[in-house]
Amino acid sequence: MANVNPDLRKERENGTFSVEKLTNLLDGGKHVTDRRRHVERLALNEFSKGEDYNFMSRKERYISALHKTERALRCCKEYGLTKPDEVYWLWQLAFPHEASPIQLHGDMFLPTLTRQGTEEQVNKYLPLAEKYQIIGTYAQTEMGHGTFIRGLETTATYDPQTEEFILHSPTLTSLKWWPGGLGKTSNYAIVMALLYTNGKNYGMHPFMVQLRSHETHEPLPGITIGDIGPKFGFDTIDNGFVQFDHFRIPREDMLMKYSQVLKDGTYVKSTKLKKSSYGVMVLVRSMLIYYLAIQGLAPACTIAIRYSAVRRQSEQTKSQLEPQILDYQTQQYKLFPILASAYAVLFTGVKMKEIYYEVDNEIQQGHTERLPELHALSSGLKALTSSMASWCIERCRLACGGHGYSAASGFPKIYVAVTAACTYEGENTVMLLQCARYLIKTYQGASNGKKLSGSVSYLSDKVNSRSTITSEFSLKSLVDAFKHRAFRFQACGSDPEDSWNRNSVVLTKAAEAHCYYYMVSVFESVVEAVEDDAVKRVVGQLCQLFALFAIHENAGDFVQDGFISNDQMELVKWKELSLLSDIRRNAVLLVDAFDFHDEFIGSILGRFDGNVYANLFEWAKSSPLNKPEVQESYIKYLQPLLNPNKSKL
Ligand SMILES: CCCCCCCCCC/C=C\C/C=C/C(=O)SCCNC(=O)CCNC(=O)[C@H](O)C(C)(C)COP(=O)(O)OP(=O)(O)OC[C@H]1O[C@@H](n2cnc3c(N)ncnc32)[C@H](O)[C@@H]1OP(=O)(O)O
Ligand SMILES: Cc1cc2nc3c(=O)[nH]c(=O)nc-3n(C[C@H](O)[C@H](O)[C@H](O)COP(=O)(O)OP(=O)(O)OC[C@H]3O[C@@H](n4cnc5c(N)ncnc54)[C@H](O)[C@@H]3O)c2cc1C
Repeated sequence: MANVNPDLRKERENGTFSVEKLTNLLDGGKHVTDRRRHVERLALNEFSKGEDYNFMSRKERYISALHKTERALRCCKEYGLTKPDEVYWLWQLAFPHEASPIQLHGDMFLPTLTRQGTEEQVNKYLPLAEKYQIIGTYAQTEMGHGTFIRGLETTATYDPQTEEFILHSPTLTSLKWWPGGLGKTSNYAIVMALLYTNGKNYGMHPFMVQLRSHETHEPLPGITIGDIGPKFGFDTIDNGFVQFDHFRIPREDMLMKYSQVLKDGTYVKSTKLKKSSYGVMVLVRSMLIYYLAIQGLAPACTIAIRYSAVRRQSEQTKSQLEPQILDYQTQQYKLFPILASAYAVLFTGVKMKEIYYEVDNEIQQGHTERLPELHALSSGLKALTSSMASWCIERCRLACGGHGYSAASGFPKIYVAVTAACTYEGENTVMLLQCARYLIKTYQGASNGKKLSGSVSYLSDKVNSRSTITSEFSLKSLVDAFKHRAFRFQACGSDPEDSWNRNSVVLTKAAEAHCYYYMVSVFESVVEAVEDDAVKRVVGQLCQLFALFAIHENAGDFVQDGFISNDQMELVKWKELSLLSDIRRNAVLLVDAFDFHDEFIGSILGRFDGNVYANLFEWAKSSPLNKPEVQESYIKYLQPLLNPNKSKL
């Protein structure tokens, strides 16, 4: 590539492995890389030019996103992109670190319809939804309740006289609040409401509800609807509110795959599937982990590491060139564990998607045995990885000094989009407690001799009482360390005598320990399967660093029961720091392997060519505040101060 910053060029000439081979590994094979690049070329043709998001108002961002939505849908149709991955590849270049106003239509509305609707209901609504004559959202959260689903207040009361459900918002706190696309975009929603029939409350059930006229898009009578206003981020999505005033829908519009209300109002539960109406949340949590890597951790460390290779600052040796800040050990300690985390979360996300589809297929066949474990694992990993991603993006920003604080860095947009995942789809603390609840039950089962499988099989294993960590730092010995910690937490966190709340801080730690063990195990198995020696070595170093950084940061957990001795902990710290200099040589190549387009990263600091300063200056000059040279506000507000005599003339 012409005119690449010389420092970056040198980094790329000095690596020890094939970037292309690692990209293929991250994609899941060369054929996937080739296909992805093909789709991305199509997307760049359509979306690479456009107004700078940073210089738009919120309303402009929403309108621009609607326009891009229409173009993206047209592109997918024109190019015959139907596979979820292909649609995603185009979508992420159309909406770099943004979301389309119709994001919930595909992410939650359609999956809920197809998984909770009867065949008739799917046949009626799916064709319309696939043609976008229906654009739907998923309306569960209310102003007064998001976490505690059983505390939601919206009611759906069956009227056998008219064979209708009456949807009603009985209180101010019962207004549906937050659903994405609800404010101005969606004309339908799947509404989660308390089902009342024959005077009895049967709890939360899903209802297909038309919100707006097909002809005019006006809200239907009995519906008050709108946008909830500016947020921390997600400017392009009109998260909205809706208030129902005795709004009637036909009986046939309760999604009745798992439970039915007959014409006479009789309630029928036709499934042993526990929490069947909670299913779509497991889907999104399971899918989210991969996206946190690809949309958050990986772009953030790409920006910070490329910038750290071109940024020269301060003086290490008299009369020498200012060093690349990537040569400071402190900068490496900030960034390389994050690089390792990006790989760890990506590999875990790929694994989580595989498990989800396996279990989902089993459930479709009526086998629900693995659902509790899937719910627990997806809840715990969603919490751990979204918290990790949030923390890491902020640390990457801080590592880039003043320019890291500029919108030109790309960090603000990435951060506000990713950090929302700590809250949506289940607030993280609550998700960790859900995971812990399952771990306690399975640990108690294991203590009574039950043989466990899957991600909790270790709870019925015998664990080493002393670490086998040596100066070799084998991946197996590191996995064993996390297995021991997780086991110990389950054992001590499960005292049935203690009250849940008094134990809940420890329980969240137990859930995190379980998820960390799972992530290190997945990382190790990926490394073991790598065939190319050079790639295996460098990815193995990242796995070691991911594990050692976590051991060092949580040293107390590992030395408290003597599992890791003080001498071994000294070895851990030594190896962690020596890995930093081992990884230094390949750092830029390891982020190049993510194969991001500059248009996706959206960062002047993280450009592939490393030409930061010239592009930063051009970007700043393009800011609307710089036109005209003297703003009208000068005359009104500054001149009276600066030139009081002149302003009186
Ligand atoms: C598809 C592509 C995705 C791409 C993703 C990228 C981008 C995404 C962009 C989207 C942006 C925003 C969308 C956001 C949407 C939302 O936020 S939707 C609303 C989400 N809300 C929640 O998650 C609420 C969290 N709260 C809960 O889930 C429940 O209240 C909670 C589980 C905490 C408790 O429920 P209760 O009914 O009170 O349960 P309880 O009585 O305590 O019993 C627990 C019992 O039930 C089992 N359980 C709980 N949940 C589930 C589940 N989902 N599936 C299966 N089983 C579940 C649990 O294991 C317990 O079982 P036990 O045997 O009794 O122990
Ligand atoms: C960007 C964004 C998009 C969203 N999109 C949608 C959507 O499309 N559809 C939808 O239905 N919802 C959506 N939501 C809402 C989201 O699902 C809820 O905000 C989320 O479930 C958290 O619930 P809450 O807001 O009631 O928080 P709360 O539960 O009130 O959390 C507040 C605090 O209370 C603590 N807490 C609550 N319960 C417990 C407990 N049992 N034990 C310990 N601590 C507890 C939490 O840990 C947290 O610290 C969205 C939210 C955001 C931010």
